[in-house]
Amino acid sequence: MARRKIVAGNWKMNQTPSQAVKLVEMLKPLVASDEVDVVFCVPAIDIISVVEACKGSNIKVGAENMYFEESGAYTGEISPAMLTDAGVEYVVLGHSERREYFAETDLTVNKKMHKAFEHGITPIMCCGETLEQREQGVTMDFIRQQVKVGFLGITAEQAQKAVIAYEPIWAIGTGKTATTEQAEEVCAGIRQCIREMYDDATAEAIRIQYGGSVNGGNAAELFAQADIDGGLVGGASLKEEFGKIVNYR
Ligand SMILES: O=C[C@H](O)COP(=O)(O)O
Repeated sequence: MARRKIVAGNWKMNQTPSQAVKLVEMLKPLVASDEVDVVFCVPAIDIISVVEACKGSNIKVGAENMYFEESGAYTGEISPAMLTDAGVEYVVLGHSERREYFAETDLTVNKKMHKAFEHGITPIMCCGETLEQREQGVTMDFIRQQVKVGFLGITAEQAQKAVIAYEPIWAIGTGKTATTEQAEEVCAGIRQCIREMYDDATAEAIRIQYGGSVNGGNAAELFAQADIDGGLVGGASLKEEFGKIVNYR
């Protein structure tokens, strides 16, 4: 069975709640699609107003992070139950910016993966190498490690519902997209890693996105690759261009 494409916008730390509603209203008609799953991953403070603004549309709402405890004395954190109660269906986990600036590790990402599944939230687990790692030729070793630890203890049934986003760090926000061949090579390698960890059915079901300077001009070629099931889009998800990316065909 062909995998359904999934295109997610990661707004990062952009858009106040009132700006967020205006952006949703602008994008709503442009991202309408029967063929592609569309997700807006938005800052926590925007979630409630974005869920409301997306009602009646094809857009699903995601968070950009969450904590792995149920509740308690964790000042500043957001729990999985808070997200589901607010209408969130997806969560970005282990984005390289969270790993770099907020000390996320493969192990914390793994704990969050478990919590997401417990609460019925679909994780979009990010992985990707630095430029230095690419130049040293250790890209695939590094990413296999991120995937292996991220999915520790996750069942095949859960893994089949997960999304992995391959984002080479050197391509994020730089305008420097990985070539189609580079992106497909790593996404195929991730699928092979999942095949070795689980089985063929899981490898065929899991969706793998590419992220890193995806735009209206390169989306069609990237998403046409056998192992690229859509994109995780930063900068271009805040513009009209996102409609072109969703409707890339
Ligand atoms: O999560 C999205 C990525 O970090 C890509 O960001 P970008 O599209 O601005 O390069």
